[in-house]
Amino acid sequence: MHETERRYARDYLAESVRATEDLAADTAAQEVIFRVAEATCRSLRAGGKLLLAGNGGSAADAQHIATEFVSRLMYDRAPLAAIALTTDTSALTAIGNDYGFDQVFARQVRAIGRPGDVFLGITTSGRSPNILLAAEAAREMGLHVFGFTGRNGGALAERCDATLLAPAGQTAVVQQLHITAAHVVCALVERHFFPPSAP
Ligand SMILES: O=C(CO)[C@@H](O)[C@H](O)[C@H](O)[C@H](O)COP(=O)(O)O
Ligand SMILES: [Zn+2]
Repeated sequence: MHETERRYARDYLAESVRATEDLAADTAAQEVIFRVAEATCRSLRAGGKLLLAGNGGSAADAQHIATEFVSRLMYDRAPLAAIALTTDTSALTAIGNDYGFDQVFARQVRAIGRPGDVFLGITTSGRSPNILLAAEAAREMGLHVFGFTGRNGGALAERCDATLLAPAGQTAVVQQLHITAAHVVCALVERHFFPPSAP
């Protein structure tokens, strides 16, 4: 590997560490993590669920997190209700084809969202139209609406009850902070319902 590439890799890793440290020191971001976790706990206790959506890498994050609720994160326990709106290719292609790509998440929210559920939209730019419309649909339907975005929140922030503004510039690093924050949310909910036994 050439020295320029080695330097790129070192700089990228250093930037990732800096961004994660900034998140760890960001009390506003942590408040959003707590609010998402508390809203999700309330919703699950009442028989509701967590809905997640995102595009590209954030679609993968939505699926990753939904799976950890349904399967497990830190330890064995009963399943928790969460669903990523990014996984049903028939729904995505039919809605995209018949109503437009902007509607792919909003229509699913309208179909399966119920008042008291939680919607988490993940968009690094805060501007993806399909996430903005899904947040609007979720709000209209009485869901709790949260966003994970980059530094400035984009247009999503004004559509959400609270928005985590990841303290990073590059899209890829923003995504790394989102998955870190989402792991914390999932761990808090898991610990709430299934407190780890004392040693
Ligand atoms: O994973 C990456 C970049 O790291 C890409 O796939 C990225 O997610 C896509 O370009 C998305 O379409 C970006 O959308 P958004 O985060 O601005 O809503
Ligand atoms: Zn990526």
